[in-house]
Amino acid sequence: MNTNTNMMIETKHLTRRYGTRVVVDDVNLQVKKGEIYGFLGPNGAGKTTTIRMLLGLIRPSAGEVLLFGRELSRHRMEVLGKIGSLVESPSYYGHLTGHENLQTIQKLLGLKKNRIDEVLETVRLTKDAHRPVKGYSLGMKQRLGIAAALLRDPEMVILDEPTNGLDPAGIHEVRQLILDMPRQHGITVLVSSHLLSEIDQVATQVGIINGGRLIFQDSIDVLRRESRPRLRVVTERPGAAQMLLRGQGHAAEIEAGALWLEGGAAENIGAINRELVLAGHTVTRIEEVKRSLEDIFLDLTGKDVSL
Ligand SMILES: Nc1ncnc2c1ncn2[C@@H]1O[C@H](COP(=O)(O)OP(=O)(O)OP(=O)(O)O)[C@@H](O)[C@H]1O
Repeated sequence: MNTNTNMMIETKHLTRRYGTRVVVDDVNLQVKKGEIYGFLGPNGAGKTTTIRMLLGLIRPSAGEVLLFGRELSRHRMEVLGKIGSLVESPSYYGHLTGHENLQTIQKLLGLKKNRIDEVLETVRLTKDAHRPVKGYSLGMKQRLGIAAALLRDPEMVILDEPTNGLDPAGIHEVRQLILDMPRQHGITVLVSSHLLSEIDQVATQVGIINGGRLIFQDSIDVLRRESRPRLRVVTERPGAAQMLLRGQGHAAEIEAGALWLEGGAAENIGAINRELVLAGHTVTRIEEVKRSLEDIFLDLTGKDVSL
């Protein structure tokens, strides 16, 4: 048995096929305690299928899932009891209040401790707790779903696209809740999204899945480092300028007639300009070109990068 209790989720060669189609392909996820793990991928990439396997809702075709260091297939009740989840839009009894809906779930799960008021407070629904759910906005319903996930006082929550379909205010509320989970409640979070901007704002760790394959898994900082601005230099003789700058240790590439310098070069704009001018080059333009996380995401998903 794996005794690394710091690892909340670990999958080993997790694979799911539908017929001959491989929808989740040899995925090795690693989610450590205290992280907000952003599980990112375009629609149809395999996020929900992976999450359903993590929660024991569907079986892997191959590979395995370890939760809290234990195999899900052997310790199902024990490990799933420590996880709260929100997968797909939750359904409620519309004529019952938020409070009553949570009471129903509490009974259904056989939870002894009454944490309803506490979780309603956490998701900021105390004020609306005694209104029928049919009058709730989509954002409120989603927050009620998160309250339901928190009812069993979980060590970890798994949220599948929790901001889907919400308006900006709803998105903000859910984002705040996610950020508070490790900080205030010691809960580890795995949250999926198809939007890089969503993950960028909450995650400490990122896994990117595309076409069923995990193409990136590292800290958000590593992903951001990839996004350091590049320098675009336009000169009349880019080939000669490239040779000069390469001679000085710059990784200079020519693309679409301009010279491109990587990463840290942007800090040396003045020096680079001076070197070029002193060597007789006419520099008509130097600009910093920021790469958004979207650019990097496209780079990663466009190419078949395997990590
Ligand atoms: N029960 C099923 N039978 C056949 N194919 C399926 C089944 N469930 C999912 N798929 C296919 O598996 C692929 C991955 O689906 P999945 O729902 O995991 O993606 P996703 O990343 O969660 O995307 P989305 O955000 O659109 O739900 C899709 O192409 C989907 O059509």
